[in-house]
Amino acid sequence: MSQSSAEAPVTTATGPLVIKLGGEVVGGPALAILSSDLAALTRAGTRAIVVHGGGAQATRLQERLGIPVRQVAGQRVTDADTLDVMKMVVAGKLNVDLCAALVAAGARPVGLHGASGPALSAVKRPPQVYASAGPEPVDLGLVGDITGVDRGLLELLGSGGYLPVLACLGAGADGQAYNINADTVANRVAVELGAAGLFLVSDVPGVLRDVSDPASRIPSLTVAEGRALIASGAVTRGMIPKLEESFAALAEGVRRIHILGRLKPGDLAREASEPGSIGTVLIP
Ligand SMILES: Nc1ncnc2c1ncn2[C@@H]1O[C@H](COP(=O)(O)OP(=O)(O)O)[C@@H](O)[C@H]1O
Ligand SMILES: CC(=O)N[C@@H](CCC(=O)OP(=O)(O)O)C(=O)O
Repeated sequence: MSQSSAEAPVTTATGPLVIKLGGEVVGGPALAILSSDLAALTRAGTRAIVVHGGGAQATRLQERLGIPVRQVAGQRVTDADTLDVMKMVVAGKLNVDLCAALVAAGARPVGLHGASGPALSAVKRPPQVYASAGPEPVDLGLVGDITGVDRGLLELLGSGGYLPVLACLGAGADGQAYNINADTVANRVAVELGAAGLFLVSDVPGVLRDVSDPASRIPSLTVAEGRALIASGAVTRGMIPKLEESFAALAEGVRRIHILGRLKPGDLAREASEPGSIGTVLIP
């Protein structure tokens, strides 16, 4: 039987693909499409690891429960009640919904959070100064910094034909769980596993010259060009930390990073084989 292009392996001897799905993607209409694409990639022998967030859904549940939402430099200030929301929404509902969609598409997902293994070891982030939040150090509460990734666990699952699906919570040696930005998790996992590629799937088609115009996607972006877009104000909000963390991961050896979204069937494989054809590929 011949293989369609969506079924051709896109990695060989190198590390896996790391695919990060934002919360709006996991909870949105494109989930079935993405799940089919991911299942096709893994069936064809491409090793992959899925990392996901759920920020938008967590914010909505906090609002319903009357828990104040506060963000500093794109990071959620996380008290004990907020952390419970993250556990319920990200490691709970969204991880299960994502794994179920992947099962329906024919993949073999294994849902994980940072305390599985532990896949993601973390420590509490100490108070620090954030440029956008004044001169005083800010304590983000139960937000973690990653101190380790259980590469062996992720590779073991991959070698058995399973698809690890990792929710963005970390585990402290003291038994405390921590909230970690999902882009940070995906970049760290990509660095630690020597990923062949990192795909950050969001609710925009890529990095846009004009955020109000989806047709203004930039197919390829150097680090210098990205920094200029941030400085000019063309790139704002969540795209700033996404780019900055990705530039750091490129410097640490991740071979290719793609920012993409609003995907149609086959787009993931197309972007993997023709970088910049669907999203924005970042160039060191
Ligand atoms: N120039 C830009 N191009 C694309 N997106 C941008 C740009 N500037 C700001 N953004 C914003 O960045 C958002 C994506 O970042 P984020 O919300 O953190 O995504 P995710 O939750 O998927 O990680 C977009 O929804 C968009 O509003
Ligand atoms: C510390 C911190 O801010 N963590 C993020 C984790 C979720 C996330 O990153 O979700 P998306 O990928 O959908 O944005 C948050 O609480 O929103």
